[in-house]
Amino acid sequence: MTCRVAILISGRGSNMASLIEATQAADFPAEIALVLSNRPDAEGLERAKAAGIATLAIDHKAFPDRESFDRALDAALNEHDIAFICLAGFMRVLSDWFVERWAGRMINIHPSLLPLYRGTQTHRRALADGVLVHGCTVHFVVPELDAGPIIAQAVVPVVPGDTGESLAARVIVQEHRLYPQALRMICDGTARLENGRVVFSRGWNASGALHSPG
Ligand SMILES: Nc1nc2c(c(=O)[nH]1)N[C@@H](CN(C=O)c1ccc(C(=O)N[C@@H](CCC(=O)O)C(=O)O)cc1)CN2
Ligand SMILES: NCC(=O)N[C@@H]1O[C@H](COP(=O)([O-])[O-])[C@@H](O)[C@H]1O
Repeated sequence: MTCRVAILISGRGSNMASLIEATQAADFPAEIALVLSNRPDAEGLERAKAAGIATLAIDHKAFPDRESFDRALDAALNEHDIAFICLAGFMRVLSDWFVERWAGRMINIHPSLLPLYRGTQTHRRALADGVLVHGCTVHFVVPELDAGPIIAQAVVPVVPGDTGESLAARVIVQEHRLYPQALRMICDGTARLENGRVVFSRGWNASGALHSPG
């Protein structure tokens, strides 16, 4: 059964593009049915239109508060019969009401090795701390920001002379590989949420490492 997915963006949309490309594969257990942005000028909307995907912009600035924006978001997702949400550079903190409504059916990619560097400016903060490895994480979304159960992670080295830009460029390559892998594992049941933790079947995890459970 193919899962109807919406991708929520706020800007460039390169992770959105990697998800759209991956779901073109005949055996991919999900289809991208909608790309939705809280910013009408988001570059990613044009990329989605060019890929033949339905798009929608709902400007958060047009709403008096966070929850009324989230209710409009929810209504639009239901109108498009969406079953699953991928946040991809979606820069709005979602209300508890919305997150609980989509619990276990909404994931996000974050540019750090969570739980390190929750929030924003992750690459600059990692460099400031002098860490030698960094990376990205795909996780289920819970009300507490960037605190949801982890589905997949990818690691990159921090090399001498790295800037926020050079580190971001190294991490985004891994994001584009990891997010489609994580979505496939959730939609084909290889990875599932159980009692607030992600459990894997068939002994694999999305970081490509074979781990022998137990
Ligand atoms: N309830 C949750 N909402 C969201 C989560 C989450 O885990 N729980 N993940 C984020 C994504 N994200 C980090 O990955 C993130 C997005 C936005 C912000 C933020 O501070 N946003 C500001 C506005 C910034 C702007 O509009 O440019 C805000 O919403 O006031 C931090 C982290 C998605 N939502
Ligand atoms: N806090 C969320 C966050 O920082 N997400 C990050 O925003 C970028 C969006 O790029 P994209 O629009 O090209 O996919 C990505 O690096 C993603 O990890």
